[in-house]
Amino acid sequence: MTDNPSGTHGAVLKDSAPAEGGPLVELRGAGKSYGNIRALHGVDLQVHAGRVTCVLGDNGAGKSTLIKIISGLHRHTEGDFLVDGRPVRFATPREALDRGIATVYQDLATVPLMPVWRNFFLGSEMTRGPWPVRRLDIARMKATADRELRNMGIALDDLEQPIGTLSGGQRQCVAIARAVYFGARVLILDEPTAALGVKQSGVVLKYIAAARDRGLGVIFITHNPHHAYMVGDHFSVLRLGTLELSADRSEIGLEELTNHMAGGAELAALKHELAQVRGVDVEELPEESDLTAPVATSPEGTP
Ligand SMILES: Nc1ncnc2c1ncn2[C@@H]1O[C@H](COP(=O)(O)OP(=O)(O)OP(=O)(O)O)[C@@H](O)[C@H]1O
Repeated sequence: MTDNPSGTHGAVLKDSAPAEGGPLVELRGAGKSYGNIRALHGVDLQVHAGRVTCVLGDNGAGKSTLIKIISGLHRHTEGDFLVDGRPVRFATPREALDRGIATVYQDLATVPLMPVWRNFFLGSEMTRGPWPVRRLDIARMKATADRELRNMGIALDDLEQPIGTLSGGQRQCVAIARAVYFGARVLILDEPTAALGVKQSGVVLKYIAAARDRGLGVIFITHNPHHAYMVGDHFSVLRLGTLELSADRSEIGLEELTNHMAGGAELAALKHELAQVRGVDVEELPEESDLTAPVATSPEGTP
């Protein structure tokens, strides 16, 4: 954080200094049940400063539930949740934010018709002058938004343009820069590349790396092992609410991660079905990680 921003997002508790080298956020055997439904069970997760922890999983794996616990929307019902080494149980997202845990949701909470700079400060506006003649400090907000976006390497031609006119990727980048400016130490990104094309995804991944390089602990939720592997330092794969894999980058390659994500056995079954549909031998199909690739055909075009 470069300034001391006034407003609701700036506060980071004074007692929130992490133990030297310890995780900023940690789940130990954590879980969550919604009534009879056990959405998450026995999950261990550590988030360190300057590292990207990727949480992967298929639909219903428990990713949203995990985010909601860490961001203060839901309380865990089993295990421990620690921030800076101390057990916590947030009552509201505000409490998580006060501890420097910021969440950027896929459906960004922006006002599309408002300028970029205005959205940057939404809910945390800078003001000048004493009450009752206090006014919005527009010049300072514009200059600060401009500087902060540039600091993150985000080049926008015109901060006056409505944020709704930016691409989805650009909006994600603005949200990341905003969280960094308002003092986030832990940044949770909820599927930031899910709705984006290849190029825009690349841009967002670049700013995830930029946030990591600024010392934030990043939790990157994604379905996409390729995106995860481009920036991830650690990979946690959830399946049906439990942790199926937890591995550092040095311990796992992209192909193995993809297999875990897709479920090796399920893919093998799919491959057999696909071979039947195409009327070819299973061995003629490409590797598990690339079932969409065309099958090699003879020069005449007959399989
Ligand atoms: N409020 C709720 N009440 C009851 N069950 C819930 C609730 N929220 C989630 N669940 C259940 O918990 C399980 C995990 O859901 P969750 O939304 O955390 O998964 P997810 O990995 O985020 O999935 P997706 O990628 O589809 O969003 C699912 O079986 C889901 O139906």
